[in-house]
Amino acid sequence: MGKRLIAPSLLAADFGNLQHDIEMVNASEADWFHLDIMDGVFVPNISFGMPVVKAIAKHAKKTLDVHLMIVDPDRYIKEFADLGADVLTVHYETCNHLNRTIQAIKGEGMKAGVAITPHTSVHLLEDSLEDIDLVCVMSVNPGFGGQSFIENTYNKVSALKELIEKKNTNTLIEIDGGVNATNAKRLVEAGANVLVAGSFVFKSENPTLTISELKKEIA
Ligand SMILES: O=C(CO)[C@@H](O)[C@H](O)COP(=O)(O)O
Repeated sequence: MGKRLIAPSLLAADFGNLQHDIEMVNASEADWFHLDIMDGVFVPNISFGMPVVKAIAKHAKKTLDVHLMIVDPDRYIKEFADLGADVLTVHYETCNHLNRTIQAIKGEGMKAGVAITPHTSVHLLEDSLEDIDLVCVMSVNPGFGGQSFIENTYNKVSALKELIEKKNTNTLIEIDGGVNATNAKRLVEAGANVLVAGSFVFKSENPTLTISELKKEIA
């Protein structure tokens, strides 16, 4: 069995009381922090930028998994490394020269992630898989938290898992969007390693308990 991790997405946290939510994740069974950077161009929403990432990094005691939903991400690779990102994920759809971008991320000492939107085929990543540390399979159209999980994601995860096995790489599969206790188990059974959960965690009555429940589902 491969790694099975939970990464709460701070997009759904209380930004008026962010430190409280960061401390909650620190003390919980969660494995990573997931940070969504949206530019209002690649996706129809703007989330938060460098000053907020810096503030989060100051308090977060777990892996910082930064997901760039921005055009021309190469411009900011060094800046995110300096801010403390451990995993930096760019979108396949925003990179003219994906291999160069992956090398630049690794050159800054981070793990390189590549995200694909629901429409993008996992097979488009086949020739770069050995260089990719993590593939983020978006299970909603990127831009907003709280959307419904797209069922075709299970097929994409199985197909990606097959490719990873064929290529014999250590690439992790991350699922992002609409993750909850109903789909978590089936996702890891299909081959997912990292489950990002925003609304399901932060909008619940007891986020710490919800994280524990998700961990149990994927154990
Ligand atoms: O990147 C995104 C949305 O574009 C996600 O990371 C969301 O933050 C996940 O939120 P939920 O769907 O779990 O509410």
